[in-house]
Amino acid sequence: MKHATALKKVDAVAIGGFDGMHEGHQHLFNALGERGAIVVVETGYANLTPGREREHFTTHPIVYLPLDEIRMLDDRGFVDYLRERFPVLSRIVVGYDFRFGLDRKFSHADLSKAFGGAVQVIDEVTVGGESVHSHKIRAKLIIGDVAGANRFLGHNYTVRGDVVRGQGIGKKELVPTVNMLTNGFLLPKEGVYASLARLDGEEHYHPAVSFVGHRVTTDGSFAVETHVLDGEIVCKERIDVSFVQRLRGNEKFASLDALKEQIGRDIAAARKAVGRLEL
Ligand SMILES: Cc1cc2nc3c(=O)[nH]c(=O)nc-3n(C[C@H](O)[C@H](O)[C@H](O)COP(=O)(O)O)c2cc1C
Ligand SMILES: Nc1ncnc2c1ncn2[C@@H]1O[C@H](COP(=O)(O)OP(=O)(O)OP(=O)(O)O)[C@@H](O)[C@H]1O
Repeated sequence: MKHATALKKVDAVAIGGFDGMHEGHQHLFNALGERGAIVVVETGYANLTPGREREHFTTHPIVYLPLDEIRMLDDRGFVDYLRERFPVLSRIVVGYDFRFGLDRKFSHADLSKAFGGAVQVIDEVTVGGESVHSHKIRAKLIIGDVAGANRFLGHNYTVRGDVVRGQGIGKKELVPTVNMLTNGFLLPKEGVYASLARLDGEEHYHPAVSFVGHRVTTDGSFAVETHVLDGEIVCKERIDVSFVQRLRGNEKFASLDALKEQIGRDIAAARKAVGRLEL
């Protein structure tokens, strides 16, 4: 949120790290109301929705507070800090396990006492009987379980980045791919995924297949590459890739021909998985 004047009208805030903007987080946002804002405590560790990426998953304004500014505050100090920034604040929304202050000493009960106004505590949100949390989503991505991560997120896990040049082999000998740099995002485990790709800020997503990993068959370097399934495309600057389903692991092939045959099978599998999906 850019304008101090807009902050003056905020009457409710949801507070947390909010990396991922997952199903649990969305329950907090749903309780905010029209003049509600999201307060992100920035630890510097967010890698599901790093920095302003969170803004893609809410219509509420977001205010970022560096952890260092608030980590030493006690319950009263924290409430004063909030009141200073949000002069008409009447409601604070937090989750069942919210903690704050040095060594995470204070709970929502302490916040409630110190604030005096309404502190709305959202019950634990679960998916398939499991509590939803950012660290669990990271754990799923690390083992390649993008479908599980997506169920917790409530949306497809999406990384965004700048287009970079590849080796130039793909177009000539395999299939054309868009290579990208994914600064700040956690990448799912090395392998091949059915995906959806948005090119240069287009409105719609294309069905696609993406490779994440070291190109052990060619130059060994690390790459995130996407082949779009629905015909020839142009993508010059930016690409958004949403991971939908893991197809297989990274493999070393004896020849480019063998890799090309496998890529043909990957394309068929991806077509089945995302041929008719929307983000
Ligand atoms: C669907 C797909 C699957 C791929 N699978 C592998 C793989 O299993 N092992 C590997 O070394 N490279 C794999 N690659 C990466 C290719 O090696 C890469 O596209 C090739 O080196 C060309 O790179 P370039 O686009 O930089 O020219 C895959 C690429 C695609 C599009
Ligand atoms: N599953 C959930 N159900 C209800 N509230 C939740 C849930 N997950 C997080 N929250 C609440 O959302 C806010 C942001 O929490 P936080 O950023 O710590 O999310 P998290 O997913 O628990 O992250 P981490 O896994 O890193 O602990 C907090 O107020 C927290 O209590």
